[in-house]
Amino acid sequence: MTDSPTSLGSPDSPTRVLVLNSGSSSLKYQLLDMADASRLAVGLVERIGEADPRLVHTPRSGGKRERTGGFADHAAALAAVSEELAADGLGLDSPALAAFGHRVVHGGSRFGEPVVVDDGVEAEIERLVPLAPLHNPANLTGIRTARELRPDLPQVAVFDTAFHRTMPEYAARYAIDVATADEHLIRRYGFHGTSHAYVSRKCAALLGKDPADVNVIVLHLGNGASASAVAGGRCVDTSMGMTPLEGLVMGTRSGDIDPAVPLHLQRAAGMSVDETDELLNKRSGLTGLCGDNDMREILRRSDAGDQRARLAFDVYIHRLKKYIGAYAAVLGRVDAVAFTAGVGENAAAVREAAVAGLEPLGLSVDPERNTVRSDEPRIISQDGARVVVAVVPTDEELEIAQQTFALVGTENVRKNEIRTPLS
Ligand SMILES: Nc1ncnc2c1ncn2[C@@H]1O[C@H](COP(=O)(O)OP(=O)(O)O)[C@@H](O)[C@H]1O
Ligand SMILES: CC(=O)OP(=O)(O)O
Ligand SMILES: [Mg+2]
Repeated sequence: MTDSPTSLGSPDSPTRVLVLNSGSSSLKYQLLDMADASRLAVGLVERIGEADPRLVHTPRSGGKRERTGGFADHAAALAAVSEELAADGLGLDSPALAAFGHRVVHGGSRFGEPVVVDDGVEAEIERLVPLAPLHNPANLTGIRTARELRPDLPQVAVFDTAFHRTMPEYAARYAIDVATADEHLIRRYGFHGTSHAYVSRKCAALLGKDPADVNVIVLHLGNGASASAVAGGRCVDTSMGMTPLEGLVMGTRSGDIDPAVPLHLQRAAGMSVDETDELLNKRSGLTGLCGDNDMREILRRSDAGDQRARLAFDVYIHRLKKYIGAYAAVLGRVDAVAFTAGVGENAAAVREAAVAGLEPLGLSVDPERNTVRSDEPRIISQDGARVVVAVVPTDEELEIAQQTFALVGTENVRKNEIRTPLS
């Protein structure tokens, strides 16, 4: 995947892609023109189906608009998005629209590349719902709603799991009975793959090198968080597993714990399966440790001497360090460590603490460079450092749009060469 579309078709062929990232109660969207990879509009509908839903829409021309109420479900939310786009002259009925690109969190073992959704693909995404109960149902709703809205257009699914399919078997396997694992699809799939792919490639560019020649540790630290070890452009290990619960400490998710903990809670504390699930996904991580999931708030409280917030920060950093060390061992040679997503891009204190004491591994940050604020990829280690430490802003929507457009590029559609592995 390159950063510019490979085929633009003729000047009047459709070049726009609407990217939908549907969460359980939210819908993030971006309309991009792939002729020059520019963003025509971005927006977010949040608290869908709840008491006080809200849509925030920002067209390229500026002038943020807000709407509240009336979004009972994702279909209603997408209808409102369609109205907002139409008000900017960017309606979904436009012939300039080439495709929808959907973020789909779980693609299981089957999808190593983006695919055009047909009934078979839809059924497979549905089959994987038990492995991503918070994400796949919302992704499916987005796909179905968009299919109804524009049945003539290709709906492309871009999977979070796809980039991680190159993990060697010994990194993807859990050490449990093989027959049981295989029967129940239990293995490590990994998530945030579009971000890890985009950031590792951008990081290589920042170093002035070909991705094939670079070993990078990518730290995607958002509300959900994951680390990956990328060797020569291919993922060789990642911290999330069968579900997005494994690995780093997250906003509300525990990350790694002794697998006996949920068993103990069910046996000794009488918690149900659903209660345990809710504890580990929603009442754990930073929220579980100190009551806040927002790193800004944790840093503020911690600076003010709040011991619970300080402990939450320390647990978060300790886990992060362990993964940096583990992936240095997995990769052997590390050329760069790249911080990305909300926390990774904005929290200098997290970056500083995460590499503190790792000088023997060749890692350190320059205090001044680390505190520079910018939207551009940037190096924050000193010149000549053995390992480059960088901040590389992620752009999952752009990556999804590029993969979507590369797949349905007008010429491909015309020649009917769209890849659908199930058909
Ligand atoms: N200036 C900042 N300092 C520290 N953390 C920040 C800052 N800005 C955003 N964040 C963190 O980024 C998180 C959201 O990251 P993001 O990548 O947008 O997550 P997601 O896509 O999972 O919702 C917030 O929870 C917040 O803690
Ligand atoms: C897979 C995952 O954890 O996604 P998010 O960070 O968007 O919740
Ligand atoms: Mg995110």
